[in-house]
Amino acid sequence: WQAKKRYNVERTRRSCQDPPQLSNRDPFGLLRLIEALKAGREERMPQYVASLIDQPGPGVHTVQAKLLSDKMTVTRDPQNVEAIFTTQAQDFDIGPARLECFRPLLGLGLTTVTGEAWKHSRALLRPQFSREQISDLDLEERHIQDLMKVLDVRDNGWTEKVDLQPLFSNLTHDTVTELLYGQSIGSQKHARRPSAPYESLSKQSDEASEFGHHLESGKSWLYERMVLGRLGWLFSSTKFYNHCKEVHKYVDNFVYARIQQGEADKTEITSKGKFVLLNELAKHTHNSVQLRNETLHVLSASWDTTSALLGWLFYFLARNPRVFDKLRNIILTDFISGIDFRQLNNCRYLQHCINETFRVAAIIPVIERVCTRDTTLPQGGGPNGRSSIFLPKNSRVLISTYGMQHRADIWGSDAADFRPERWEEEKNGGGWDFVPFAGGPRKCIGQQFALTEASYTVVRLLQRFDGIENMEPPGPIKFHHALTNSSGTGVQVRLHEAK
Ligand code: HEM
Repeated sequence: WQAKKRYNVERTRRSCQDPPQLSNRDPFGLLRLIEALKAGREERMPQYVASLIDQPGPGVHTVQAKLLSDKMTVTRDPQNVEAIFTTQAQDFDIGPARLECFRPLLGLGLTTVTGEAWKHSRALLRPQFSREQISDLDLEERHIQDLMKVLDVRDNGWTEKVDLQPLFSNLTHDTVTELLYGQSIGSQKHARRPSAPYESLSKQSDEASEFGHHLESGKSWLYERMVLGRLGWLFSSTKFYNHCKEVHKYVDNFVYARIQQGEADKTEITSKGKFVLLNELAKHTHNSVQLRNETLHVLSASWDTTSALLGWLFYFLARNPRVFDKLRNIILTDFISGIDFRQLNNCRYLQHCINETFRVAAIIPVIERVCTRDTTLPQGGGPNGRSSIFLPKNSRVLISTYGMQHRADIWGSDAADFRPERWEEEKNGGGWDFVPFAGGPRKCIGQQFALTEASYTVVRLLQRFDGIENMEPPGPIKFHHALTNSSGTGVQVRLHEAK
């Protein structure tokens, strides 16, 4: 009662009004929680979150719902997003629940800590992602070669039906482990060829792919724990702890080997000229748990994001032959004399295709923040949604990036369609309606690495193949969500090699 009274007083003092409140069928919002978990398992989680905002009716872009002991604000309003990431960034952070939910797998590190500990982690890692470090196209090319070998072509010029999603996962796992530990896990070379999505990691037998399986399964647990918020740490099992143990064991091999090399051969390691994140971090600390955690946080953040982007891009290209042909023609002209970092960034149509993939598929479909103190959001309150909203300390806010990127009033009546040309046109949003890498202090540090890897892969594949055919039977789009969003039906295509 005291809390309610204080809430009302503060709301009035700050001239705020409440946004539409979603009614619950039970007092604790338990059924809504079950609904949310079910939507995730049925591979329609991004649409489910957006549909919550649709419930009160047209023109509403922010709502509140009760979820267990928390009141959750869900928004797809760019003005609120701007406030969260920039103008009021000090009022919003990841909140303590994330650490408790992620701790068994990831421990303390960049993506789980806040305050001074986060600043320290970020200062340690951020410089390692400078342009020079991440524009190593030789690294990309080595692993693209492994991908190319897998894509055998028959006499008629076509590959067999192939699911590109696990192949892209292998590609990105191999590059990022080499970047982090100086040694690739070689999943592309060792993978058995699956035809169904998600088989590759779970069916491979060697140690490296076992590691992939444990990390992937561990991350799925993290997602479901996060849905439960503050109570997420209760959602556990020996299976989950076993995944965590196996992941740590694998990463520790690299870490202990590096520590044993010690100071003595530091010069030798750095003079090889190859950038390895673990070596760079080992210059600052020899604490094995810190080295494990910091590298594991980067590994976890990059594990399935770039591969999901690549998967979705080819998913859409296979369904849009016009875009495929146009993109290929541009690539053949722009990259006639080689590929460099600057050219990749400057190829506008390629970047538009990537942006459109981010927009339609929303690789990270929701971003959660928690209020670090009593604060407000500029929009969504009152009958016309124009008043500011009061949010007490510890309130949870969910940005529905998927919902925002599908708003017809911002993106046009064809917002659901994949049409890269829209990026050449004027639109309404004003910048904060499109945040694939988040924004503000906790913005993704791997953005440039991800975009370079994705762009390079698209260029190399379209140089080799001049045709793509969708091999998936018609059906609804499915979002396989484990913090990151990839196609739930894989990317089942066949490719035609250019003569
Ligand atoms: C398409 C690819 C990617 C997308 C869409 C993406 C998106 C994001 C988003 C939305 C966040 C903010 C999450 C939050 O605060 O809740 C984030 C954070 C982060 N990303 Fe990425 N990411 C991608 C690739 C990568 C790669 C390749 C790396 C590393 C090699 C990476 C490393 C990180 C790290 C370490 C953070 C945490 C930053 C912090 O908390 O200060 N990401 N990413």
